[in-house]
Amino acid sequence: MALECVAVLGWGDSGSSASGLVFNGVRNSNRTPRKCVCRGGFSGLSGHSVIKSADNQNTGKSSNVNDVPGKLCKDLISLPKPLTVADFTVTPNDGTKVRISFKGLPGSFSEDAALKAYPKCETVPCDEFEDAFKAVELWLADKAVLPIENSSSGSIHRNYDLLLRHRLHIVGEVQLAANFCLLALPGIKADQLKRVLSHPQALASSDIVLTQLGVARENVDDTASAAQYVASNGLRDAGAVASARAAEIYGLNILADRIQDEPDNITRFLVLARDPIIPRTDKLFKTSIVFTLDEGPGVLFKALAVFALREINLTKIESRPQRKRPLRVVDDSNNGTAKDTMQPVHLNRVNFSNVGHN
Ligand SMILES: O=C(O)C(=O)C[C@]1(C(=O)O)C=C[C@@H](O)C=C1
Repeated sequence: MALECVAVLGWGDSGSSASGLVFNGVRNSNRTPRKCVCRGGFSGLSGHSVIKSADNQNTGKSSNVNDVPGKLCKDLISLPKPLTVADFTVTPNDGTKVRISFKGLPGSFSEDAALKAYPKCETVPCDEFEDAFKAVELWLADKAVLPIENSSSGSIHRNYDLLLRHRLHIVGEVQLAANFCLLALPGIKADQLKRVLSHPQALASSDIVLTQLGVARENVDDTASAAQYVASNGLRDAGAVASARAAEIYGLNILADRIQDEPDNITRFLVLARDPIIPRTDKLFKTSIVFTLDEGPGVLFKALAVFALREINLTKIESRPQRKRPLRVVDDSNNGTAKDTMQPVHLNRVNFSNVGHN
């Protein structure tokens, strides 16, 4: 049986920190995001005293919900706050819903991806990617849904590295076509905007429209944080690039829809769980492998030959640096040969994690 594969490779020493991953591919033709209602919130944590306020952590700027008109202010306060590492001492709730951790605020595309994978889930907003991993490891969430690759900006390396450091298994993936909208406070027109806030990927993908508007761009942690920041600060000169759902949640108007340069701006998200799934034999499965290689000519070629000789299609190769190893030093003769300052390294670990697909 042919398998699609994604390979993520790295080299390094033996020990617990593997330096690379190999993923086999899963095909998912359904690229249209479901229209979802925000179900954000993790009841076991709401109101917990150590939860960081969503108002100022994602932008690094202070914000004041008191600046916002009554109803909106009340709505913002009632929204679930993202998890921080400090929250992980809280007992998880015992609800029957699947709890899915994601990075960002309610209304982010990551939450859309979680709801696309599990339409009835309870989403668990987290401050950082690592918090989303920890939420699953500490049983505060059942699964995490995290972006790994975008069709225009490429790999999300932070999550590759976190996959290597954490013990979660890849149990699925979801592909989401993000529809970027330009949002602003009600009554504000596009030509009044002087700056636009969003996740860097969303800003880069909306380059044509933002250039036409001649606005300054400001990076924030996720698209929903941008919408929340504009709304909670009552900013009349600032817009946000975010989803239509974020507009609804934070009380903003949609000035322009589908402002992405490429009509198909696809982000691939991984679904991570504490336990692996048992691959079925009647369907194609995507498999991810992590391994390191010995130093030497052709080692990568030989490793990849293992797949080629079995007609296994690699869909992605990713190489990550080995933090504990210095870079190889080119010798003084400057003839392009490398002085190997490292001890030979040995194949460290080969991981197969099977990814089911729908
Ligand atoms: O900012 C968000 O809404 C996210 O979910 C994050 C993210 C990303 O990490 O790339 C996900 C998909 C969108 O294309 C843009 C941003």
